[in-house]
Amino acid sequence: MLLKAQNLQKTFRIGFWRKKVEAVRDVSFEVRRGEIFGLVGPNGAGKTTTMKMLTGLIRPDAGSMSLFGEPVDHVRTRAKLGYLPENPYFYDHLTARELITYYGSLHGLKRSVIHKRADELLEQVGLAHAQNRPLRKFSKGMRQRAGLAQALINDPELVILDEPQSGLDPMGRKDVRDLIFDLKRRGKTVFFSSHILPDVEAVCDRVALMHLGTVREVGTLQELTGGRAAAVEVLIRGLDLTKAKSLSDIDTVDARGDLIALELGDEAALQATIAEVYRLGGAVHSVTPQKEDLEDVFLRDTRAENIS
Ligand SMILES: Nc1ncnc2c1ncn2[C@@H]1O[C@H](COP(=O)(O)OP(=O)(O)OP(=O)(O)O)[C@@H](O)[C@H]1O
Repeated sequence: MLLKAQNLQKTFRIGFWRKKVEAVRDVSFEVRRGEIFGLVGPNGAGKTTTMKMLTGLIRPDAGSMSLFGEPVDHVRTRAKLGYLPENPYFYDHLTARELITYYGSLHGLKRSVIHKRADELLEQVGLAHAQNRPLRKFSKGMRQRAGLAQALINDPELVILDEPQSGLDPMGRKDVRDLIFDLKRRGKTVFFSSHILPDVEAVCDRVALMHLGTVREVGTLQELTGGRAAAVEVLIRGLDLTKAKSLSDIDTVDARGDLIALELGDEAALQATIAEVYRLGGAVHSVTPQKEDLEDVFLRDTRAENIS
């Protein structure tokens, strides 16, 4: 296992009264070599705190963790790790190229290697044209790209990216997606966080859903979204709304232009409903299974707390 987190806990104390904030209450998951793993949850779920512990920036109050089978603060693990913090702070007067070069030298890379990697990375993140501009003149999206290049300068085996798509427009988000896929193709392991569920669905092999400092579920998208009775949408024509509402086993009925949309809780009653539609003089236009997505899983998992 490339990365392992077991029962991590972290509490902060804030303000004059030292009020307790339980940022991470009990977090366990593992990231396997070569996969794209997403840590998903709303703002404040504890994602950044978890990543900071895993990169050795802060210490957990309890729990254990390892990278490459070694303690996270081991110098050997650092060399194989690339990290993009959530709000990277860079010296504003440096240019993008100087920033990347600086991080390359921190890793002890040779000048010629840094030079070659900087060329490749600036091209890859779409900053080649702006490489000699100071970072203070960069937009949020450009800074994020510079941060990505910085995280990759040592050609790391494991890349930890905290909200890599934040601040990017749809095109920028797609670029980051492509970059993550490219890293995987080159045998790298990518562990990233996001609160944008579709971005995660688009790239992850496995995800951990996080809420209020705990991991609720871990698995492949198929494992998290499949295996449950899926709803079915049936579009019909030739019946009026009153007749459609009289059909048995229907959850909801809506007019949809010339058609009427029926939602069935699962497939069990589908045959009977279709037969009933025809018996009443209507016809079926289409039948579409409603696949559960990550958002549905997340809302289902957290609904109880959101209401209370
Ligand atoms: N250094 C700190 N001191 C005090 N409280 C903190 C600190 N860091 C995080 N917290 C609190 O811990 C909780 C979890 O924060 P964290 O940043 O880990 O969440 P997140 O899931 O990354 O969300 P976001 O995307 O908004 O950063 C929040 O309530 C946050 O206010």
